[in-house]
Amino acid sequence: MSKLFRAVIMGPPGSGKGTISERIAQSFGLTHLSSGDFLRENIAANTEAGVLAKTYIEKGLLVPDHVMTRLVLPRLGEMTRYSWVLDGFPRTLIQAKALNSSCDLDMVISLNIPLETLKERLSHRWIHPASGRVYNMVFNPPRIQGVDDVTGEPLVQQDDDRPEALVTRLRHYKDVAKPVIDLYKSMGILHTFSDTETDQIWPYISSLISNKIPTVRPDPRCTSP
Ligand SMILES: Nc1ncnc2c1ncn2[C@@H]1O[C@H](COP(=O)(O)OP(=O)(O)OP(=O)(O)O)[C@@H](O)[C@H]1O
Ligand SMILES: Nc1nc2c(ncn2[C@H]2C[C@H](O)[C@@H](COP(=O)(O)OP(=O)(O)O)O2)c(=O)[nH]1
Repeated sequence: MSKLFRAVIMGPPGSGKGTISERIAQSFGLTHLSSGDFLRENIAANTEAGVLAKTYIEKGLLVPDHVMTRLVLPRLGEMTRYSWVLDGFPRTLIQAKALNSSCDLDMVISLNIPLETLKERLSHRWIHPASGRVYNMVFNPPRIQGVDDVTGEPLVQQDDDRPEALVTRLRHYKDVAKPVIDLYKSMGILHTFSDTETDQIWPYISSLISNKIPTVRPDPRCTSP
């Protein structure tokens, strides 16, 4: 790769950030960085930030900005020689400004998915809590029902993914994300994708990234659904 490439992916819960980030990572050889994974690692390791973050996550709240920036920015600092796609951060304007002052982003991908689609998807989402691996009982089911492919441990459904909880989460996402989206729009790096299916959106994202990093050929095995 001739030049480093840095992208952020934004979207409401269930919009496909994790799924699309993984495809980007596999197709273009980028590293997928996820704020949720950073948090889970810190919680598992009982770090000071992890212990604090857990109290917020358990209540369904966002982790405070100063905790998140202190957690995420040093990790990005370790990635100066790598291209990456960042999923789950920034979520607030304060986080976005902190990110801007620590690195130059090439692209922000914003996923705009209808509410009914999000509700449907999340009702089928099961996760492996220890690793954060995400399954969908319809779209990408585990090999054995109810069980994580890698560890064989049981999968769980998050309370947050219930349709009643989703409407509140979505409203909250929109309020908090709007100024972040406006900021990236004003910087001229925002690309918004609207559809009900990841497989429909993916070719557009793939060709957009190919144009930005023409020396990297997408892996053909990952471009078709
Ligand atoms: N950038 C962030 N700022 C504040 N809190 C965050 C941030 N990223 C993650 N969190 C906290 O960690 C929790 C888990 O994050 P993660 O992104 O894995 O899942 P999520 O919120 O269920 O999102 P989604 O449903 O969009 O995948 C969030 O609910 C939130 O409490
Ligand atoms: N039916 C269907 N399900 C999809 C599609 N894209 C992703 N999914 C699934 C995978 C997950 O179970 C769920 C949410 O996706 P995700 O990648 O975890 O989203 P996000 O919360 O990281 O934004 O929806 C899709 O295009 N169709």
